[in-house]
Amino acid sequence: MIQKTEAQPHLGRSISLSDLHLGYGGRDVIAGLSLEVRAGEFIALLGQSGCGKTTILRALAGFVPVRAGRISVGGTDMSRTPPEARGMAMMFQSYALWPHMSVAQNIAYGLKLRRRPRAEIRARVAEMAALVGLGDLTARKVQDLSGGQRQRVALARALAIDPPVLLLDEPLSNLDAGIRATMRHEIRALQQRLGLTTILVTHDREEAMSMADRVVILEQGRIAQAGTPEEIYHQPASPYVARFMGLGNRLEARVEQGLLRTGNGTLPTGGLHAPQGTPEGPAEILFRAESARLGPAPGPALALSGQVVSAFYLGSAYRHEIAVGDDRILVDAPQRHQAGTPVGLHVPATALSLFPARSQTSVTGQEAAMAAIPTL
Ligand SMILES: Nc1ncnc2c1ncn2[C@@H]1O[C@H](COP(=O)(O)OP(=O)(O)OP(=O)(O)O)[C@@H](O)[C@H]1O
Repeated sequence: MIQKTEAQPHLGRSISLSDLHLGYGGRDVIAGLSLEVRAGEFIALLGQSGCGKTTILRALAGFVPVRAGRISVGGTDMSRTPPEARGMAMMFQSYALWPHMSVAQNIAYGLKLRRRPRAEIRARVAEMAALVGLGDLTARKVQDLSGGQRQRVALARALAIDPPVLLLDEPLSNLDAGIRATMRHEIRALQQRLGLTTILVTHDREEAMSMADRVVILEQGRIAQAGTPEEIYHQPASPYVARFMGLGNRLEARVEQGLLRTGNGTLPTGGLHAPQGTPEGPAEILFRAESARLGPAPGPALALSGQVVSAFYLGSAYRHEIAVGDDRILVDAPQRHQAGTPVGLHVPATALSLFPARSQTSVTGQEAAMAAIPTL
């Protein structure tokens, strides 16, 4: 457990990214990204592999040059400031610890580089080790620690330099599920207590939602949506965000005079989430497997009929693949329904997101299944 110590809260600095262009060789990976981060705010950058999350983080730390645009921290332009003068701490997926050095030596590393006096380093190491719950292990070599303990050393080393900004690059992905959940909670608690401005890069939506004040979803180097975890989860701004947030079921639809028609069901469009307006004509609807029901649903709902194709056990429910005409959708239910069983299913209107039809390739069954499976 991370300990409560006398560490004084100090407010982190605000960060302003304006019209930022970053890239490698002849290619811009980030082309015109703007984002305002409040002092003390925790932001999660979430997106598919290769969308540019780490590039943004490395540019903030000063390891990737800014091609155009600006990075300001606390109102000061840092776009051309060398990494060591930015005062930012970065924690990597690999932790980048020195295995043959002790816990204390690793925590002291950044302070030594900054040529702080010996007595100050000793006191700071003790304070940081206690802060992350490693007060008894300062003499132990890092190679003799568990994964979770190494992660704490990396956190203590990052915090030791008293950074106004903490950058976290997938810091929990090497930990097993149980300790990952604990560390999420502990890092968040520590960040709030110290008032650190924090940017987390992750591809795990549950991690992003459970830790951050605001989640920024990136799509090919651009912001697809930025909002609170609740906004992103319940009000996705585009089909990309919807699918990324687990609305893995997609059905083609038509809207005619305020009525949605899809598969073999119809529903007034009134209560639907339609962030791009209610289109007349071809449309698509998206929803989660866990928000559909085999059987009746309270309130207005899209009623569909289909046949069970297969079912598999998730622990919390049975996930069923249902054939609705030529479409395949996934629906959770508390009991298993056998393959071949005809079923009536309902999707509450409030669980449906409606978008104008797009020209992109449609989601394959496998993609839908992957997107719809919750992070367990
Ligand atoms: N040093 C580099 N030289 C050239 N291209 C690079 C370099 N680093 C990253 N890229 C490319 O830039 C793009 C964005 O990479 P980045 O690491 O920022 O993505 P990411 O969203 O963090 O991905 P992941 O989740 O897989 O870590 C990718 O296409 C990647 O191949």
